[in-house]
Amino acid sequence: MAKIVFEGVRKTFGDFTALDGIDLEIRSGEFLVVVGPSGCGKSTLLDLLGGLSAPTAGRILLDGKPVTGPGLDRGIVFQQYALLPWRTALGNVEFGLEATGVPRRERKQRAREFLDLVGLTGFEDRHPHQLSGGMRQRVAIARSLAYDPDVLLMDEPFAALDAQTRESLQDELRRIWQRTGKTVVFITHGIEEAVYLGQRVAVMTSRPGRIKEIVPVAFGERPGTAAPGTTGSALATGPQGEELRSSPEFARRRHEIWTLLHDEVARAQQLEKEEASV
Ligand SMILES: Nc1ncnc2c1ncn2[C@@H]1O[C@H](COP(=O)(O)OP(=O)(O)OP(=O)(O)O)[C@@H](O)[C@H]1O
Repeated sequence: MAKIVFEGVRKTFGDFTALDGIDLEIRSGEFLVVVGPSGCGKSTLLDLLGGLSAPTAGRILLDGKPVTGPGLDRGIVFQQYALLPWRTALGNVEFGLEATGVPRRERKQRAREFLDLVGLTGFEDRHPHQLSGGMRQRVAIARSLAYDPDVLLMDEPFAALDAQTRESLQDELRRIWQRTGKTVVFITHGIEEAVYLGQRVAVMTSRPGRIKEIVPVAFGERPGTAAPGTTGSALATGPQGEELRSSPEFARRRHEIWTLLHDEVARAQQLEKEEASV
């Protein structure tokens, strides 16, 4: 059974249709990346899945049950860190556990483990203003992972970071995903990021947002979780980092997604021009 199912999902704001006819199935443990032109409804899609808003039509199923609101089965990481400034790194991760009823001592222990997982051992007692942007985002990721949600929803989590920090966090996330088996839905503007991280990349159309095409990518699989349609070297746990990014197969996938996206961006710009001239 699919972990997540979108069935004929539409979302309107007044008479503006942000999303229409979204049908999408995401397998348990899959890493799905969503790309699309600016304003095509990517965040709206994630908000619906997070239960932060409700579809106007259609439904979203999680483990076969309709999503009716937020829940601890889904962790959300946004572009902005959303950390509590008065709490330490450890305190911020513990905060994520307070709602789950984990006893205090166990909370502390678990928060330490997750800070370690994201490479922040030694920084437990720092406050957010004493941490770099990349470190703050690591804390946010640790916080979302600590209460062990099945699904991780990530809305451009690395967009505000410099290129080097972004690449190292991409590697960390890949490693965490491979290790924990979470289902990840990840939104980005970055084609390279999408190809590097995703098993499949869903490309959206501009206004109203629909799924235009789903491209199987899958570099660096977890064993036994290959996306349908994936072949050859893409199945190997294979190269990472720069070696992978500079491989011909990576370039081919990046170009494929770039072409799909380029057409949509051009269409969105044309629509904007037409509206402005009315
Ligand atoms: N609460 C709201 N009320 C009215 N319109 C909204 C609301 N939320 C989003 N929209 C509109 O819906 C469309 C989709 O927005 P959304 O933020 O989901 O796009 P996006 O693809 O995430 O954009 P970006 O890539 O720029 O972050 C946009 O045109 C936006 O203005």
